[in-house]
Amino acid sequence: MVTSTAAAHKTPQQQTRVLIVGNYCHDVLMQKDTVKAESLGGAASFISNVVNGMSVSCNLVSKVGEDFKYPVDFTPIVIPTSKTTVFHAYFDLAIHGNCHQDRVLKRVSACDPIRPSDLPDARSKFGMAVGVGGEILPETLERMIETCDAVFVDIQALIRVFDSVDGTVKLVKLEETEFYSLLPRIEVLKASSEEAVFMDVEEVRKWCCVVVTNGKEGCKVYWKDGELGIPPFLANQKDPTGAGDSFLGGFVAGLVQGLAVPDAALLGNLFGSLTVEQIGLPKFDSRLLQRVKDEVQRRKMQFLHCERSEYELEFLKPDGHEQFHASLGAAKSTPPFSIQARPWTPSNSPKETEQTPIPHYTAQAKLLANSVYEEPIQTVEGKP
Ligand SMILES: Nc1ncnc2c1ncn2[C@@H]1O[C@H](COP(=O)(O)OP(=O)(O)OP(=O)(O)O)[C@@H](O)[C@H]1O
Ligand SMILES: O[C@H]1[C@H](O)[C@@H](O)[C@H](O)[C@@H](O)[C@H]1O
Repeated sequence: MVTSTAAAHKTPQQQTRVLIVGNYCHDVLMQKDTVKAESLGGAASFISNVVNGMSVSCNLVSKVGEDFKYPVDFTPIVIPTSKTTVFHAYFDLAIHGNCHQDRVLKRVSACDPIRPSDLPDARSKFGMAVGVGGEILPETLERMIETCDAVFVDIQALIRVFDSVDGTVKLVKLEETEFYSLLPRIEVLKASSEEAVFMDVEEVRKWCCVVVTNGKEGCKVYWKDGELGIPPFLANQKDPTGAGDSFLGGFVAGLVQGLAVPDAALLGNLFGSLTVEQIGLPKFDSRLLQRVKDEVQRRKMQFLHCERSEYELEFLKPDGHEQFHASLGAAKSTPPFSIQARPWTPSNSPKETEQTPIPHYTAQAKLLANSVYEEPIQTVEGKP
């Protein structure tokens, strides 16, 4: 757990606020065995998109091959002998019922793991271990724990294994992994409801805060002495990819700026809901971002009088939490920010041409068929 002594080595000004560790990847969305869209992927890309959008300073460590094809804000380490990690997501193979799965994921190629020596020596305030393809090693997580005041971990970085023949992603129990003994030294473990069944939440919450996201239902925060459900925001889901990543980006951006855990989780829910409304890496409207930043600022001002260590998480729901939810919801739904009212049809969907440049972070989801929205990827809408 973070204590004020853990941060004693450097003043906050000398620290990178957020260190994001995880490989960028190429995401390919499949439907009926045809490629429907291609996009920059990897939790690191979704998270940095949100953290940057919220104007929180961050640094990112990621590895790719020479075939990496997207412009990004943080230059990755290029490994000449390795290929970029590639995932194929099959939404039509999704399994519903008891063993709910919103998509079947296949890791088609895997870049090198990130090693402790790849991490910066300088301390960071928040470290985020957010691998997607098995690139976070136990020793890498341990090094992050040593050099960051608080470490946030996405369980997908810890419990994924990959079929040796076709790369299908399977999950193993957290307690069977080498990461298990490190849990008492991390601050927050985030899991989706599908992943949460691979850990004993009642056991893990004794050591660190556990956040379980649950699609359109929002999320639930568990800590040693309590738990709290955090309400969602309405969304018109087109592609669930990266919702959990954007959630984590919003959650950490909120905490960095001094919000209490329940308020930061609302910010997470907001960015999760904005992400499912777009295919691939979302582009956030700059006016919407400004409104969200203004709301966060206003919220912070309400608590200036509270005596709280910068490094302590505040779990209890602060007064005015519901009002904060309403204000963020209003920011999201106020025209012209909302994109949910605009139905995509073949006639208004963007047409790709040879001349169309792919601007930085704006059109990184490359639609390969104009009809992609005729069969919206909405078979996945009903999350548990
Ligand atoms: N259909 C939706 N409507 C509103 N909010 C949503 C929806 N889907 C996701 N969210 C928001 O995003 C958060 C994360 O979503 P989810 O639980 O689906 O994550 P995930 O399964 O980890 O996603 P991924 O693995 O694709 O990144 C949710 O807690 C919720 O706040
Ligand atoms: O880009 C996506 C995204 O980061 C998802 O959260 C992850 O589950 C996938 O593996 C990845 O391809």
